[in-house]
Amino acid sequence: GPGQSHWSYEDRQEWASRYPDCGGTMQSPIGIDTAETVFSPQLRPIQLAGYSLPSKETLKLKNNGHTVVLELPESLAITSGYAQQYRAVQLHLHWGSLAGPGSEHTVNNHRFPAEIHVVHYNTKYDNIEEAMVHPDGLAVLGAFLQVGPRENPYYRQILEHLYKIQGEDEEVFVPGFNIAGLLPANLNLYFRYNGSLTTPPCYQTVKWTVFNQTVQLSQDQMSVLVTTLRGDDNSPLQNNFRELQKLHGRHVLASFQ
Ligand SMILES: NS(=O)(=O)c1c(F)c(F)c(SCCc2ccc(C(=O)O)cc2)c(F)c1NC1CCCCCCC1
Ligand SMILES: [Zn+2]
Repeated sequence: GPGQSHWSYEDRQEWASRYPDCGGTMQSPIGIDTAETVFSPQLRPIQLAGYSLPSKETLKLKNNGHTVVLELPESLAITSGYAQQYRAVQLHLHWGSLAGPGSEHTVNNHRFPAEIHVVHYNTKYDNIEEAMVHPDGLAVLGAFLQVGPRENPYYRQILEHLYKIQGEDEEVFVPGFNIAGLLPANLNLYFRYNGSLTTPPCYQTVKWTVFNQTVQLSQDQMSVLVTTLRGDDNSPLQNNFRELQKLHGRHVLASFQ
């Protein structure tokens, strides 16, 4: 990853002093107020290609002390919904604890239990390190996780390995599966806005897609997500979400009315 990150969610008020972009005017996450979103018919349905990976392919699943990251092959691509083509780099999650929710974005002041981010880079750049310093460099697909009546077989492919990587910097290889199963079935309904990475260096180079439809996990699965991992000095890795950032005049677009 991009060098060691000697920051934590506890010292987030200090981020801007060491990473100037963290104090910028196009920061993420934001609170989405559906009364203020602008319907934009030119926002086409998101289409994904190559997201269904054979089980013989193995993917690295890592506890990096801030979240759990599943590294993704560049063969996964967003083929519609953005002006340019973007290819996958990694996906990771943000969550709360047994005491409360931990999504990064909110909708009408509602915070969801958790949120998935699938990070992609613009293929006009050679790699993510180059892409992430350009305004059109990154596309992150975000979706909210909620508790429902049934176990989610796609999240099971990640959650069943978490006990093996409880400690910071521990990693394990997991078999490929259909990564699209981690996202909502309906990829037509989404919010779009220009924002940033929600972690230092907070580069303001992310074209965010936040899906309107949520993904459902069982209560047991959500409990595994919020209780298994450990971060710095073995403390529970929980509430790994950044506080809401001001819009500074930005408009949130919606692909639906
Ligand atoms: N919501 S987000 O997309 O901004 C985001 C977070 F909020 C994140 F919290 C994270 S994890 C923190 C950054 C980090 C730390 C260590 C390592 C490592 O040891 O490999 C890697 C990364 C995290 F990895 C990401 N996404 C990364 C941002 C880091 C720089 C670009 C790499 C892919 C996207
Ligand atoms: Zn994230």
